[in-house]
Order: sequence, then C-alpha cells, then structure tokens
Amino acid sequence: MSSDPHDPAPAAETAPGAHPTPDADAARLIEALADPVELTARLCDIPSVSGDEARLADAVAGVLAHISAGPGPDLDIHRDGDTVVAATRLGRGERIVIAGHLDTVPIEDNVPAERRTLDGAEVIWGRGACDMKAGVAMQLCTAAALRSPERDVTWIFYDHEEVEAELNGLGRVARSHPEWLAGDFAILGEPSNAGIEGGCNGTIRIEVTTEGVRAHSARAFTGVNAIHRAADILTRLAEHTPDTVTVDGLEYRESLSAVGIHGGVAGNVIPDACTVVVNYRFAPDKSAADAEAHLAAFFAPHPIRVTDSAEGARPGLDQPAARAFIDAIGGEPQAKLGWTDVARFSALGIPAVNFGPGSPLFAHKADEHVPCAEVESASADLLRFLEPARSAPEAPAR
Ligand SMILES: N[C@@H](CCC[C@H](NC(=O)CCC(=O)O)C(=O)O)C(=O)O
Repeated sequence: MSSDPHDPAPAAETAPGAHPTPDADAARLIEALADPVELTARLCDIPSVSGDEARLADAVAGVLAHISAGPGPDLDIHRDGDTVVAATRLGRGERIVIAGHLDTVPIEDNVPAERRTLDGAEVIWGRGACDMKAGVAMQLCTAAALRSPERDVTWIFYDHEEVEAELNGLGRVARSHPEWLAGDFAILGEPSNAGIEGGCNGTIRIEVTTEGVRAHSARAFTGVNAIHRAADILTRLAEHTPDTVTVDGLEYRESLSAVGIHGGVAGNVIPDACTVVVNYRFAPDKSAADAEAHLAAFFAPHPIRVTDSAEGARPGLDQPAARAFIDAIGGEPQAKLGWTDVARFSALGIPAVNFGPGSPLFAHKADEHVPCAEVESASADLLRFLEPARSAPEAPAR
C-alpha cells in the first residue's frame, strides 16, 4: 500500500450487488485523503446507522493503518467494538483528543450522497453529511496531513452516539480503557458551522402515562379512554414556551417535545393506557436530577418515568486550553443546543469544545447537507492549529 495520502492505492473493483470488502472501502477513502469534501461524500456512502457501524469502523481502521505507515507520525491504534482510537506518541507536553462519532440517525432516502448547489453554494447532500461524516473527514484528512504536530494527538472514532446514553461507544471506552481518552483538551467534530460551539444542553427522555378503563367501544360510556386523557399532556406541551438560559455568556435555548405516543388495544376497545414519550433538552445550569424534578412538576399529577438521560456541559471557554483554540480558530463561540460528548470530557475534567463543518440546523433532517467550503475551511483550520507550520493540501479542482 502506498504511504502517501496523495498517491494512494487504487480502489478495488466491487461486483454489482456485492458488499465491498473492508480493504475496498478503506482504499476508496484513502484515495480521497487529500480532499475532505470528496472524503465526506465517500464516508456518507458507507451507511452507518447506530448499531450498524462495523463496516465503517473497519474502513476507518484501515485508513488509520495507512496513515500510520506514511510520512507523518506513527499511530498507536486500538479498537474496542466499533470504536477506533489512534494516538501519536511524540512525547509532547500536551495532548489534544479529537473525537467524532461514526453513526448516524436512520436514512431517509438520502444515501448515497450527492453533490448539489444550494443558493449558489456547493454542498454534499445526504444522511450524515453534517452530523457528522464531514467532521470525520476533517479528522482523517488532518491526521493524514500532519507531519510534526506541536502537541500529541489522539484521534477517536466511535459508535452509538445518536442513541441511549448507556450504548455510547465513548462511554464504553471510558469504562474499559480510560487511558485511551487521556488528554489536556478535547475537540468534538460535531456540526458547528466550522466555528466553535461551547458546552451542550443536557437531554432527558421520559414516559408520561395516563390510565383508563377498558370497555367495548360501542358502549364507550362504560369505560374511561386513556388516549383522550393524554390530551391534557399534549395541550401542556403545545402551549409551553421553553426558556432560553444564559450560561457563562452563551445562550442555551431549551426544548420540551413529545417525540412518541403509544396506546390502543384493538379497533373496537376503549384503551386503558396511553404513553407519551417526551424529550427535554435542558440548559447546562441544571443537572439531570433538576430536569427530572422540573418535569415531574410540569406534568403532575400524571406520573413520569425516566428512560434515558445525559447531563449537559457548561461551556468552560475560560479554560486556557479552550482559549488557545478559540484564538487560533477565531469567531464568536455559540452554545451547542444538541447533546454531545463534550459533556463526557467535561465530566472527566478535560476541557472540550464542539468544532466541525455543517450547520446543526440540518442535523437529523431529511435535507441534511454540509457546505463544501466549510468542510475545507474547518479541515484547514484544524491542521493550522495542530501544526502551524503546515498548510492544508490544495483542494483538487472540482
Ligand atoms: N444519549 C443522547 C444522545 C443524543 C446525541 C445527539 N447529538 C447531536 O445530534 C449533536 C448534533 C448537534 O446538535 O449539533 C442529540 O442531541 O440528539 C440521546 O439519546 O438523546
């Protein structure tokens, strides 16, 4: 295999209908290591909905082995499930951890990726484009371009970020190999318009349940309809205006939404139970326990049951490591409204920020896309931060 990202091995041919081998996937990615935009599209073309990341993790592990064998620093590469970690061992005084998740929310007829022009700007359109295959492309292209970084770097690519907190690959690694996450500062390549988003909102998912009495629907007056009772829950949600909370100078907009509802026994039975699934995104001035107490009061007297929760993170932008990154990248930091693993690093005592191409406003949407210019600028900025003496490889003409 060639050791130069600019002179990669040719991608292997795959028979129509057959699954490409890990080597063929890796070779297609290696071909694009000097072009983060093309690499974003190729990463999107390897589907990786949460729980199904193995094929992409295999390919990324192959790419990292290729990079390690090249002209840049050697990488210590480790794997735990579908999380791949690659670390330089240059003996520098500081270590930067740069992490991105491999999984996406479910596909909505938006894979394979397409190049489109939107309002005059070139974009990569497809599931995962902004959340966060463009961030993963930024990581891999920067890893390939590094020669002698000023700080040691740990690259992390992990599984199961978009689902219940207990499945999160980074959480698993924090339990099984905490030493892999060690560092002085962490950057999460989540979409942030190629600028910095500080901290993150917390998230809690609950079930709010109403009860009734089953009956024949031809004699509904003999029962109590639990679905009708749920109207009270839905009305409270529809009429609620969520708060915007300023934390350490950044504005965290909260959300309180029904994200599911189930109930019903049969087409001729009055239902005796109805469950509304509610997701509350709470500002990082609150703990998950505060959020639960808030919801219990909001929905009383209906009982609530917590099914999943993850604490938010305060921005922590006054920490020296974060300050140095903000100075290098420029721009005015914003608040991260989604939940990200910045919270996990903050809980581990490692200051962390979100920095990646793409607008979070398109994350999880059917029209998910990422502007090509942001993929290029974020990759160039990250390389400049890690190795000021180097500039990004010139983007190929498109
Ligand atoms: N355990 C959490 C995980 C949800 C993570 C997800 N994160 C993002 O979408 C980050 C992108 C962004 O907002 O910029 C989320 O916030 O839903 C859960 O299940 O809720």
